[in-house]
Amino acid sequence: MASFAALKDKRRIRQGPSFASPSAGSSTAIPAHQDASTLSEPVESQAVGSPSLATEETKPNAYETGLYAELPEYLDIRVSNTRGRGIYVKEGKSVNAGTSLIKVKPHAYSLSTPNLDAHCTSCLLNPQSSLSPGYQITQLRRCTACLSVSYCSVECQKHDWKDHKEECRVLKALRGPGHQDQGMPGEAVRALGRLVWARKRLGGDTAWWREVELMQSNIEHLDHKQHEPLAMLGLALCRYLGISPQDSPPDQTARKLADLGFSSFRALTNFLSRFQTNSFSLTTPDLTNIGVAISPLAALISHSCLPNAVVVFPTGLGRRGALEVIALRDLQPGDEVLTSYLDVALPRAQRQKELKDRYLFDCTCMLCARERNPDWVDPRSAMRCRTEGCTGRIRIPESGTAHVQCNTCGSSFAVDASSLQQYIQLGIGALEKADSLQFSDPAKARYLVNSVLRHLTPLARSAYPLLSMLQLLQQLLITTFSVLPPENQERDPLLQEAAMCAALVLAGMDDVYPPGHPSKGVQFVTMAKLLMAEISNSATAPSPGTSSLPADLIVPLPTGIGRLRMALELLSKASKELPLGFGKDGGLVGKDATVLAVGLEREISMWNAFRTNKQIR
Ligand SMILES: C[S@@+](CC[C@H](N)C(=O)[O-])C[C@H]1O[C@@H](n2cnc3c(N)ncnc32)[C@H](O)[C@@H]1O
Repeated sequence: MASFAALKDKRRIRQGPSFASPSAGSSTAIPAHQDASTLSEPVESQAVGSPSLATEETKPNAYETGLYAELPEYLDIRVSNTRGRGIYVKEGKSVNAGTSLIKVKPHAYSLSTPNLDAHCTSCLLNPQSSLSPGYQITQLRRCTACLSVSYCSVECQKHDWKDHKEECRVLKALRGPGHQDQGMPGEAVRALGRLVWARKRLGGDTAWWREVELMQSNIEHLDHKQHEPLAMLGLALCRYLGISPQDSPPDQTARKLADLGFSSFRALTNFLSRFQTNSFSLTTPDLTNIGVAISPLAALISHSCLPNAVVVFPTGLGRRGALEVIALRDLQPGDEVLTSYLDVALPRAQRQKELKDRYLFDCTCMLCARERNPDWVDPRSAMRCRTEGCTGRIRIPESGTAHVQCNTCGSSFAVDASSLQQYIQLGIGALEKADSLQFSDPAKARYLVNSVLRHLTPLARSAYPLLSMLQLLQQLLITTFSVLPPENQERDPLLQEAAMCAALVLAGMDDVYPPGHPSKGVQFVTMAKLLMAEISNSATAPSPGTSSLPADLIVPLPTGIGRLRMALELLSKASKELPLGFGKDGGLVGKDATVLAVGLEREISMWNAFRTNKQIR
């Protein structure tokens, strides 16, 4: 039945990379009383280089002629007083949900170090990526020169060679004698290296490089503390590029910098600040965060915690695909295209802090503004009603022992808010630690999550950090059971727990992710695969006593044919959602879901036929 290899190494997409920008892992909330499709950001925009929108409309790619060639004719670049440049739907044009608004090859991208062995450096697929014909890869082979990057085929290696050539020389040297202690530079340094070498190859006087130069730099606004990581990154990049200012005379350093297109260290730092402000999380077709990418065109898009578009890589990169910006809902004339730069499953305070620290702005989006409405209960920081069967959510009191009332069923009960707030903080700490341990020590990561989870059960499934912990736990359980042989007795309970986590995650996601968000489609498929996995004995949900999940989180799941029917239902939901979040066909995950559904339908009809035959006899 379903293979779990593809799920095994999946990394939770709670956060972007160290230098991340608009990310597919981001999401938004649909408050119960308001449909996201009716929401749009206020637009106080003005045409670039033009006093009136009318003039702008007649000028495609208004900024400078010849730039942003991939911007479709129905979109415009405009400037707003508060957000700088952004991308808008032209007057007189509209766009349907699921439209691929932008399809562009990133200027550069790089896998994070733990993923170098697991994914093809060119197309991003891993040997278990997908069942889709044309996208099946059987193995990865390392580049025989540098032994650092891997490819799925000669075609992918050839495709990447122009970008890998210089990198290959440097990575090979780093592996040589005397360099053992230096280690592999991080993905940001390697992506920057690719960008710098490509500039050298293509020339500084090209539209390609001009787009890089025009990316927004926030360097002028950084304080002393914020300069530090940039200085560290600058040093690491210089080392990687073979510039060692401390060991060379200044004129030699200046010559080397100039040779790479930088007139001074300040110019280099500015370049790094642009990268910091504009880079994206690189994700696989199923949204696993695996590195960093840079696309000056896609980076023009402003942020909203209530996005109307997402950045995805539906079929990988290289020869197989491109970065795509997909409209999550119908867009009207004049609408600004907005993605989220972070995971909007985070509560407002965390989102505001992250955006301020990394992008230096105070978010005034409608979701952030709604927090001030005393009647609104944010599903990210809510408790669930204790009344059996009630789905009401209740705002968590700040402190003390408080009496709260459910707005849905009217029942009231006492809450030890101080303890709950303490457990939430404990949970956030445990989540961060478990996140960092998920690959190196998954058993410890699981222990950490489990030790706090039982204290967080009063929270709504959508609340932070409960939802994130359940997502991480699901992944850790998949990682653990998928390496066990079928006869291992621990396998079935772990599989069951993973399926229950998947159900809880789906329930929580519904409150914080808008319809069509690709994360939900991917989660539908994940849960379907978990239900389809072979269970050696006719397992039911483990009883509270045998599960490491707290009793409140035990979800009854069907067995036998009921289980398969549930899986089919999830795949059918996925096939409706995925084309919205990944565009046409739903990307590779959509194709995977179709293949799985066909197999499952066949299996269910065989089962039905077998049962009918038995009855006839
Ligand atoms: C990736 S860039 C977006 C493109 C940029 N506006 C430009 O002109 O090139 C990110 C920067 O845009 C600005 N920005 C994006 N979204 C914003 C928002 N919702 N409110 C205020 N500023 C925003 C911030 O200055 C942020 O550092």
